[in-house]
Amino acid sequence: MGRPRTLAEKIWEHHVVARPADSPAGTDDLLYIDLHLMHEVTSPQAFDGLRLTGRTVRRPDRTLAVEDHNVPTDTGELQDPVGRLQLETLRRNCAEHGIELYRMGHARQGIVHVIAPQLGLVQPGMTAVCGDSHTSTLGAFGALAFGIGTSDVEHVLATQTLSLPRPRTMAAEFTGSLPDDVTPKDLILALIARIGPGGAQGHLLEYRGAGLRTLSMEGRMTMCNMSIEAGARAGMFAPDEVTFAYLSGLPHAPSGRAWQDALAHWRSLPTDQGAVYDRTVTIDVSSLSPQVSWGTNPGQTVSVSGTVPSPEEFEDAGERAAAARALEYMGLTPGTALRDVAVDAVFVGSCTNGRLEDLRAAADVLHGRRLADGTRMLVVPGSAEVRLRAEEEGLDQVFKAAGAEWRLPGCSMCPGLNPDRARGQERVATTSNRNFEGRLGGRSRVHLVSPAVAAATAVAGRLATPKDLT
Ligand SMILES: CC(C)[C@H](C(=O)O)[C@@H](O)C(=O)O
Ligand code: SF4
Repeated sequence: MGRPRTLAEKIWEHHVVARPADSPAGTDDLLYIDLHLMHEVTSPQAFDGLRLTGRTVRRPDRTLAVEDHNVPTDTGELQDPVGRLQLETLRRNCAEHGIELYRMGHARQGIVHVIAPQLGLVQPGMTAVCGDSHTSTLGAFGALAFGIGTSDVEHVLATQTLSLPRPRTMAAEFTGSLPDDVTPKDLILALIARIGPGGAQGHLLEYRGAGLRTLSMEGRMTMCNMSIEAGARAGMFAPDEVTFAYLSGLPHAPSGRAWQDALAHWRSLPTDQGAVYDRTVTIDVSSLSPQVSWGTNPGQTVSVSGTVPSPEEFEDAGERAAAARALEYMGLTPGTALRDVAVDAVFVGSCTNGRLEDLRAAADVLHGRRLADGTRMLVVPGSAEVRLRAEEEGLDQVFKAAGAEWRLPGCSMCPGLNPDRARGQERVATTSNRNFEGRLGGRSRVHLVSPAVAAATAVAGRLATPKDLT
């Protein structure tokens, strides 16, 4: 028996191809990458780089591309010439290099971080990368998954490896028992509110503890998704029976004898007893309640039942200044009850909360109710498969009956890169993950919430939890 190791350390060490003696800080390892995912926004220059140096794609069979950020979610044509060019370029590059591409309209199309898990492509113990920061979502499977820049995309395309500094590890230990109205989105928002948007900087963050025992794979993905919003390099959950049950029978999951072999390996991955993390933060979930961001970073978050804070409440001068600026941008006054804040638009979707479980949570609240007058709502499934399953369950009917728009899969009203944008200074309650100035276009004001809070807010016309609805 060697020294006790964390989940992250085990995966890392399994993938070291070389320890280059000449790395800048002497701390880089060359890692083998099991899975490389791509989308239209961050791949064009990487292919250009390959072309310039006369190289080809090393493992097209371990590479998969999908159209997600720029796609229109209504049946209209994409008018934006930059967005269109990126899609056309991805199509050309994939055809040239023999890479599978799921185009809009394909049964497997959807947001990259939503489709990869559904296909069983991401498995415990793997390394997975994509030129997209929310690749951290895939850590829910006990994989080491992170976003990379465009030059790294080129490196992975050419070599199927990546040179990375050995990271530090961090544990977020959730204790206590989860109140029934607290969702995974509330958990991750509460964690970021506690440690700050840079609180896990440079670390591989493992979510653990009895407080997370009831989480499904979808819930774990929601939490891992926002690891990057806490500054972490990646987020992860140890694989367990919930993981194995989810993977079993998926198109790319192993089967037969290979499944048994895989299980034996996967069961060896969880962090050993006595393993030491570089940092640990503990959070008691028993006292948590539904959360909402009031500012322009995800750490500026409070309980929906709370009030807008005053900058004076922050000890740190930097945080004080950031709060003052955020309040001005958000058009909020300290002391206002969040429940009194009226919203113009609601978005349910994105790689944070665009999975079936999220749509069910929103539909549960909307069932038999109508949107408040003057509030618009977009419900956008994270993938074509989610859309199909939601329709089989009749969720689309619930959304439409309530007055919401039911759309085609894509990133939609999350990045401001397609026609689904906020209008002017619209105040939007969204289930996505980023709330910085202008994220949804214009001077829109964004409040990050769970699907249940988003739906309740659409009905109330102001920030609300399902329990606030009569
Ligand atoms: C376009 C892409 C590079 C970006 C990311 O990396 O996260 C996007 O997905 C986002 O959420 O802002
Ligand atoms: S849904 Fe939003 S956060 Fe997720 S990949 Fe698309 S743009 Fe990025």
